[in-house]
Amino acid sequence: MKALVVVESVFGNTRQIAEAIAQGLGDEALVRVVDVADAPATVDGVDLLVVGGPTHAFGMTRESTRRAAAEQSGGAVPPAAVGLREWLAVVRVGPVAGAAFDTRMDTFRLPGSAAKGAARALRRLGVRLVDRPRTFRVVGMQGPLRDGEPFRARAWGAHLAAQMAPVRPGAGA
Ligand SMILES: Cc1cc2nc3c(=O)[nH]c(=O)nc-3n(C[C@H](O)[C@H](O)[C@H](O)COP(=O)(O)O)c2cc1C
Repeated sequence: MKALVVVESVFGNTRQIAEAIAQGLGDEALVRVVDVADAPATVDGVDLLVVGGPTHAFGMTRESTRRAAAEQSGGAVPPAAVGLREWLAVVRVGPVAGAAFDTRMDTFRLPGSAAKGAARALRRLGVRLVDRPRTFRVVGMQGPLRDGEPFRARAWGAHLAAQMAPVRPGAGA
C-alpha cells in the first residue's frame, strides 16, 4: 500500500501526529509525509491520502490566522503562504481512499474542527473516506500534545491500514 500524508503545522504538534500516523500505517506501507507547502499539485499513484492540520478559528487555517500564529510565535515561525485549505482548493486527485485529522486545544473545548472541513473538501474531490475525521489534542495554544496523543495517532494509522487491507478470499469463513 502506498500512502501520502499531507500535513500543515505551525508549531510542530500536527507534524508530530502525522509522523506517528505514518508509523502506525506500518512497515509494509510505503508512506511519505510531506508538508503542505511541498505537496504535489496532483495526487495519483497512491492508495491512501491522509491530510491534517491545526484548527484555527474553528476550521482550517486562513492567511489571517497563520499571520496571527506567526505573530504569537514572536517571529520564530514565518507565516505560511499556503495551508491545507488552499491546497485542497486546487489539488487534483485520482481514485484514492482518504482520511482527515486535526489538532485542537484541550483547554476550552471550542467547537469547530479543521478535520471536518478537510474531510468535506476530500469528499468534494471524489476521495473515498475510510474513516471519520479525527482530532488530537494540544494542551495550550502552541502545544505540547496532550499525553498519549502520539500513541493514539499511531493506533489510528494502524486502523487506517486495516481499512485498506485487501480482503483475502475465504479468509475468516
Ligand atoms: C490563530 C489561532 C487560532 C486558533 N483557533 C483555535 C480554535 O478555534 N479551536 C481550537 O481548539 N484551537 C485553536 N487554536 C489552537 C491550535 O489548534 C493549535 O495552535 C494547534 O493545534 C497547534 O498545532 P501546530 O503545532 O501543528 O501548529 C488556534 C491557534 C491559533 C494560532
